Amino acid sequence: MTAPIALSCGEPAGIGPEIAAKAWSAMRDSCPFFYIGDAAHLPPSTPVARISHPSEAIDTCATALPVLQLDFPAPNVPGEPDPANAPSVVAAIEQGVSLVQSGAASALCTAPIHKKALIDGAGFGYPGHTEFLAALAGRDRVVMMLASDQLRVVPATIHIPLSEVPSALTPELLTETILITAEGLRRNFGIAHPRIAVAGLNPHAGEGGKIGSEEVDWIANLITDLPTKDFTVTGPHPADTMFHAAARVRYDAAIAMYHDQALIPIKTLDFDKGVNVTLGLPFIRTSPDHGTALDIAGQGIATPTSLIEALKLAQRMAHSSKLSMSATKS
Ligand SMILES: NC(=O)C1=CN([C@@H]2O[C@H](COP(=O)(O)OP(=O)(O)OC[C@H]3O[C@@H](n4cnc5c(N)ncnc54)[C@H](O)[C@@H]3O)[C@@H](O)[C@H]2O)C=CC1
Ligand SMILES: NCC(=O)COP(=O)(O)O
Repeated sequence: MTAPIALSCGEPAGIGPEIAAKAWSAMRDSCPFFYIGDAAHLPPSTPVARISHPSEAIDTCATALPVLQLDFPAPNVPGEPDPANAPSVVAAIEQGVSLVQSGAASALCTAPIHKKALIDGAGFGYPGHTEFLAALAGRDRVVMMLASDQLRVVPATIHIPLSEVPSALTPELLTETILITAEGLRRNFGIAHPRIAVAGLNPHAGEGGKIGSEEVDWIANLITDLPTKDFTVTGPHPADTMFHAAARVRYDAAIAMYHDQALIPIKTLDFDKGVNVTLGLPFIRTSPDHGTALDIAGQGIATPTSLIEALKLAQRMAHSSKLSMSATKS
């Protein structure tokens, strides 16, 4: 039997507890997962089963949301992150990682964190889960992919100011991003020969050097010269014409140069079903595509669909990784 999925609570003052409870209600018969966080922060009507080990989630999930209890120091006020709780938010992620690394959990799914609240309350030294998980796993480079049925997209640079993008975008970063993405498409999405399309940095991909020089200086040559035995890479493509329906069928994933170039198209196309996946980690990690939504926390109106898709994708990825491990052994 596949181990259950660990769901870290994220910022409890956001919509994490509510969508966790709603996802459990929708998936209780099909996708065992357990919540790492404080049961007292969940909506009061949520049936809860406190567990002492992830394996207990398999049997309890049908009747109650399994909770691996982490006592937070402060009660939860929806919409108002309490700095006292910030270290426990980080501890929930760390516990999830340790359980997935030990094999007690098959995958980690993370509910959204409020980055500023963690920096202010816990001195969190990372711009997001992606970089924190890479550090915990001892990986120098991982890749953030946002995936839905309509589009997969990867920002080469992630949470940095726009003014820093041109200098952060190096040939080494772009090469590793393309290679990790190709491997992730093969391993996690079952695409034998992935097709990757790379966006330009500048308007019209630089218009032949007339509107920015990065494309002619190095991006085009890097794409042409990249050894691609088992994948195809094209570009640099003008980013403004890469995301309409006819363009999207030509590739399996688009590499964008910066955060909003990647996330605006997918959140416009599929905000309710987009999933954030970290590629290049030694374990499976998914997350909903949205954030903490403090503005609607505690109102009962949050949509759990992106979290449900994130849990389903984690389950599929865990299943296929188990199958490939048993094929390797036999
Ligand atoms: N994986 C993670 O931990 C992520 C964390 N964040 C963090 O979340 C915080 C808030 O970010 P924002 O930019 O405001 O984005 P957001 O996604 O939290 O909210 C944007 C808008 O979408 C709505 N919304 C979001 N999720 C919803 C849902 N499930 N159902 C109904 N409405 C929903 C919100 O009410 C808000 O109006 C920031 O600190 C950001 O860094 C953002 C994205 C991912
Ligand atoms: N905009 C995407 C996002 O903020 C997710 O970041 P991470 O916490 O998954 O690194």
